[in-house]
Amino acid sequence: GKGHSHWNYEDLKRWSTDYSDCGGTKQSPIDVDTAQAIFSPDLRPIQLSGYSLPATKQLKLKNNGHTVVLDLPESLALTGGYAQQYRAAQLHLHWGSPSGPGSEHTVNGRRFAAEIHVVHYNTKYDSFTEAMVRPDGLAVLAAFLEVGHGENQYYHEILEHLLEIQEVGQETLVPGFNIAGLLPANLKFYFHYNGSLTTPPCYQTVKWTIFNQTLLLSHHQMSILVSTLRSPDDKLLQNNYRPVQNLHGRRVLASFQ
Ligand SMILES: NS(=O)(=O)c1c(F)c(F)c(SCCc2ccc(C(=O)O)cc2)c(F)c1NC1CCCCCCC1
Ligand SMILES: [Zn+2]
Repeated sequence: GKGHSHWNYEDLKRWSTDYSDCGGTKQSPIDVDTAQAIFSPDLRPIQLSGYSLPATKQLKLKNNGHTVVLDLPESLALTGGYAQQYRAAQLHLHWGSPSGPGSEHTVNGRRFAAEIHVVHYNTKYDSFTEAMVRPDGLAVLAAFLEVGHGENQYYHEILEHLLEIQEVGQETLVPGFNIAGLLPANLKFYFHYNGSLTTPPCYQTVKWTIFNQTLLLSHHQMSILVSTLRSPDDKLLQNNYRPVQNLHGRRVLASFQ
């Protein structure tokens, strides 16, 4: 959107001068110290509804200069796992470069190759823009991507279009597919904490869910992800992750032991 786009990942100190929430005490991402996570048996399995889209449904895929964003129809809903209902807005990715990983969250200090974020907003608010500024307004599902042996057919649906949107601002249409395939099969085991958008304006309005099971992409797929899109300074768009932020006493919950 307007105004969001003049920041970059090089000069992070500027974020909190330009956007006050970026200097807050409930910022994301964080390092998940699994030994400190609190087992909470009341954390129910996450349930997705309406995530399987027909190929006739065209979805907009855009290079916004900071990541690749797939706009999602509001028909995708998050039901289990959260006390209220959330609807999907968009999904995007964070990645590194050929020389290093680029997930935003880390687990016991380990950074994964990449990370997907599926952004939802609370349906009790009339719009995403209104929900974005409310403490219970946003829910983001996060999962880590690693390099494995086989080709991932679901990520192929997005990665095969990156060449069409190499330049900042370019967008293309992607036929619908089962968006749930971009997330782990096991939605029971996850970490949960209250945090923020990891980009300006850094609003502290996100209930984060980080799945324990990771996704596997082929080596070739990961190299497409980290070496295709260009950034506003026309260099390759790489390492689009924010450093981990201080917990400031926040507790991370775990749905499993
Ligand atoms: N991890 S995250 O969820 O905080 C996140 C990032 F880390 C992100 F880096 C991004 S992309 C940067 C923000 C942005 C810039 C331009 C445009 C546009 O031209 O359409 C749109 C957005 C990005 F879009 C998001 N998610 C957005 C947060 C930005 C404002 C609200 C839009 C939905 C969620
Ligand atoms: Zn993100």
